[in-house]
Amino acid sequence: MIPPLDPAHSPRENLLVIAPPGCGKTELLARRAAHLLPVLEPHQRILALTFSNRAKANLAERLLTGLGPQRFRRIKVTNFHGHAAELIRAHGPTIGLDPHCPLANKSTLSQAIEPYISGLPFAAAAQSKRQIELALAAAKSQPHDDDEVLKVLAEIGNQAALEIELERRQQGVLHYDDLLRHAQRLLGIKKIAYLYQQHFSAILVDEFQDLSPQQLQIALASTARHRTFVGDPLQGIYSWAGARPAEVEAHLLEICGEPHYLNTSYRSSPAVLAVVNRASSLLGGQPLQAADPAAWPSGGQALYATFDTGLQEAQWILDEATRLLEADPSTTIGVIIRAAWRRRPIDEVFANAKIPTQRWDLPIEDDLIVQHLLDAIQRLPRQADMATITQTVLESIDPTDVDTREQALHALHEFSTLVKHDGTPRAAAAQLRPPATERAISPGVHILNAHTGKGQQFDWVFIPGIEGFHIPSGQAKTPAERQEELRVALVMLSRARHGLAATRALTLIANSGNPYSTKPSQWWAAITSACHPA
Ligand SMILES: Nc1ncnc2c1ncn2[C@@H]1O[C@H](COP(=O)(O)OP(=O)(O)OP(=O)(O)O)[C@@H](O)[C@H]1O
Repeated sequence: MIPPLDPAHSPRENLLVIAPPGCGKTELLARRAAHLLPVLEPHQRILALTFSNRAKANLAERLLTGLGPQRFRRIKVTNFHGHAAELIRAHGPTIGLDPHCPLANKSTLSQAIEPYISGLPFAAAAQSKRQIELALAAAKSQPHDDDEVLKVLAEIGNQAALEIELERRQQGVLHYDDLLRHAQRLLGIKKIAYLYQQHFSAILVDEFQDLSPQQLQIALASTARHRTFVGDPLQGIYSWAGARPAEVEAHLLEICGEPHYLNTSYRSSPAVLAVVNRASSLLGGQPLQAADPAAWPSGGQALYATFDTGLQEAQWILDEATRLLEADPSTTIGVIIRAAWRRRPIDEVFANAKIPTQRWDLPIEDDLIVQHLLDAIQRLPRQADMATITQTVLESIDPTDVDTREQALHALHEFSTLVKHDGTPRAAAAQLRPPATERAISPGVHILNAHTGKGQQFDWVFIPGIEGFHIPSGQAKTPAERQEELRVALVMLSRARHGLAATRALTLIANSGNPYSTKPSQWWAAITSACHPA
């Protein structure tokens, strides 16, 4: 029998691959790169674009493993905002931008909005913030210059957004959304686009379903040939951030023609896939088969459990994680929680855990950032103060890598608190969890949310809080928003390799300190119907 052609070796110049979770999309990008490199001129490189730093690290690790260090050097792995920032640094003056103007990070806009919402009740503040963000995002989602942005904002009629934009201009800084807008403007200039297209003669884009039309335009303009897009519309969870999966897919179909579909999971055990298939069937997805079902001891595990309180649920997760790590210290365990407010019992119980635990929301626990920090402390004299350490850390980070710089600033802030407590930077540094050097996911427990878990995988996944108001989020009001919440649940469930545990608590503690009863998630029955009781 002739084996089916690996889409990575497809002779097509533009390739679209659609596949459910764990079917090897990211892995395919590494094989595609290996296939394309010999076709390119020796001076040409491949641009690999992702969304977040985590996704960037994940893809870079796969590419490095698949290609080896020498070939990997010919791939530029970056995220959209990093790519945009680099364009501005290199070509900003062409459109009147100071290439050295301060580049914003995600929180710059939040800080600018703060005075407009402070003092408002929580719900009104959240709504008002969202409206300001939406107005600015709408005005900046096109390659408008600054005057055109103001015109659009005036039409939208959000006074706060207008004032924030005027203030931004006066300060001469760029907000996060400005990076993409200006990158799009710069790539609209034929000479600049040509330079990029000569340098990057192939592009790899992971998770195309999360692209905004603007990001798609940036990707397309950066490379004229050999474009590979992989993704899964059932895992689209960024429409709140501007992703337009249907529009982007339609455009990609025009460029790439008929997509390749993958449908065998290389990630998950049959037991995990049974749960993933239940969730995906609610979204109209096709069932997945495990590539090698016999390779999983007992076929994997899928468990569910209900607890009286959130603390009991968290304690059970800690006990199970401890047991798993005692049995095999190389086990990776993800505890994935949909919303930050629901994480409280987990944080409380894991604060004193004796097993390796990493919280993904804390930059001070991020391996890359900790490495920058430790390197700086190592290099500097013992008596170096925080200002010098901060400067050294920031100097060690690519100035266009806005996401890493933002994380570093947060981490340095946390680190300065540790220094106050421990006396000296060296004493504080000794308290930090040593960074893992080789694997993007180190053994032990990782506490994260659904969106940061995108594209990642763990031997075991625990999903606490499968309750109404949490999964789906209480903020999801429209049918489309609730549908996106189901896709979020699918992403969470499908991070598991061998085992999955779905849990809920019957009571939780409100901010006031009083207990209240919860209801099961509307998807609890479907999820647990494919699980065994723990
Ligand atoms: N052809 C293959 N043979 C063996 N293992 C594979 C193959 N393709 C992928 N894998 C492995 O399967 C796992 C899942 O692959 P990958 O992360 O690429 O899937 P994905 O489609 O990107 O998943 P998701 O959409 O959930 O992020 C990884 O451990 C990867 O190494």
